[in-house]
Amino acid sequence: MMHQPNRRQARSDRSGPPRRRSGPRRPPETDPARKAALDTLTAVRERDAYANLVLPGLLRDRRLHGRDAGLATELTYGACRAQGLLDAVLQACSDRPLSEVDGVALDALRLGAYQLLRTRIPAHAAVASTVDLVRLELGTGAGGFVNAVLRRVAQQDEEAWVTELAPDEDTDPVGHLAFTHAHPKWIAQAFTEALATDKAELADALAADDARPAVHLAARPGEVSAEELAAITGGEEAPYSPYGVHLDPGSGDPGDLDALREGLAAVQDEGSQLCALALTRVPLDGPDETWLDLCAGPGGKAALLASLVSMQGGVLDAVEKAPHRADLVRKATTGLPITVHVGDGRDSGLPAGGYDRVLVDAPCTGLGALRRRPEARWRRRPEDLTELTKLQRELLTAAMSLVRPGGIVAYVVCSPHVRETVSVVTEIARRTGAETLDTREFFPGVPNLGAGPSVQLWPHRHGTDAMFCALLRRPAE
Ligand SMILES: C[S@@+](CC[C@H](N)C(=O)[O-])C[C@H]1O[C@@H](n2cnc3c(N)ncnc32)[C@H](O)[C@@H]1O
Repeated sequence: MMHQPNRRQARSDRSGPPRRRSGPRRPPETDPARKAALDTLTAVRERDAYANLVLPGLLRDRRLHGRDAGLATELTYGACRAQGLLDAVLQACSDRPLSEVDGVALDALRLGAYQLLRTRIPAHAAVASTVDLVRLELGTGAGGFVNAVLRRVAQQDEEAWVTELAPDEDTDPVGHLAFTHAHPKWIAQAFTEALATDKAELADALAADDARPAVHLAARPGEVSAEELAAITGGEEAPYSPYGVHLDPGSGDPGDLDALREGLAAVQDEGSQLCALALTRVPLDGPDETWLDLCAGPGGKAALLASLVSMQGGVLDAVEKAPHRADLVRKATTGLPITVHVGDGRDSGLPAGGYDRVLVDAPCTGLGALRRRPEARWRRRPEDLTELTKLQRELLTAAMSLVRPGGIVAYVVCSPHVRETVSVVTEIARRTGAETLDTREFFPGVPNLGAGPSVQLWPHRHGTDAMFCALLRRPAE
């Protein structure tokens, strides 16, 4: 059984772990699940690795399944997501600045603190298992330090620590909510600006962003229906995408599903499906058979677009700058009418005015998919926006010249940050004279889409990633 997060619930064993009796020290015990979690956190910290790429490999190599795999996953992703909150508590409990603590000991402290504050694992087990890990990795001295810090962490629950350490709710409401839901303040601030509603909705948005998401599948059009895919996989048909299926969080590795191995479906957030579909739904005068995906890797949207364009006898061109990601596009679209070009979308050499529909799924901060990338919220920096928004403006400008007069461009990012969403679209529409469409019309059945004309999806409103989509038409000449 998986240990579920236990937020806001006071621990019943709050008295803390029992003190070690005097006498011979027992030898430390190895715990393969916690060791896999520790090694993943170390890879994330030392090599900027992605937890959701490292951990599955470790679980496979070490043959961890079932309960052990579940525990390792919960602890790794949980400790990554909550890192800022955990560090604030650990700092309050440590005589040394955390910056001076050995890296592996810090990883172990985060794992221990996560277990103490956000799971039902008994305090004595959380502390003892963490101290054992550290004794095995770093020796007895480091084990003593970790033991002392975690004992202090265990003296109160998460709610009490938040009350003690969070910024004041009245003078810094965004900082308070950011701390409470373990988000950096600049990200909470960006959500506030994009939502433009009240504090209560910001709290919902941050809480949904902190929860474990369902896996979404996209049925390949023409191969299998969503209804059939749901029946084969044991999932449920998605509420908005006609190709979408939702699996339960924790329903195992979707890569093991036959439907995915056989190319009948792919893992793809429902919001991504809706954005790609919106591009295809806008009525066009004239031909409609040559489409372009300007930032295609790893190929999720390209696969959907290529399937749909092939059903009307058309073809898709795809551009991707990174050669290994272009290979992923080829793999994702096997058997479909697509040509993959390795190149820079800003200067692709493809024919100007040569496309009826163009997708610009631009590189972005990814602030809209933080649920799916556990460490990303602590790695991204506001400074990243300057370079990314420049690239986004350049790619959208290129798309406006690649689409034919009267043709449609979809500008999509997986972010709600207004600097990479509305600001980019407004500026490029003004500069190129593009017509901004009411994008909400092309998300049929999706509620709560705000004032338009662009669409911002949200985990707490729609159960999707926070995808942004704007549809632009190049004026007819
Ligand atoms: C958000 S991802 C696209 C996701 C993809 N559309 C999908 O649904 O699977 C952005 C992609 O753009 C690529 N990229 C970055 N700079 C680029 C450029 N100048 N031209 C073309 N592709 C670029 C990145 O390597 C990355 O694969």
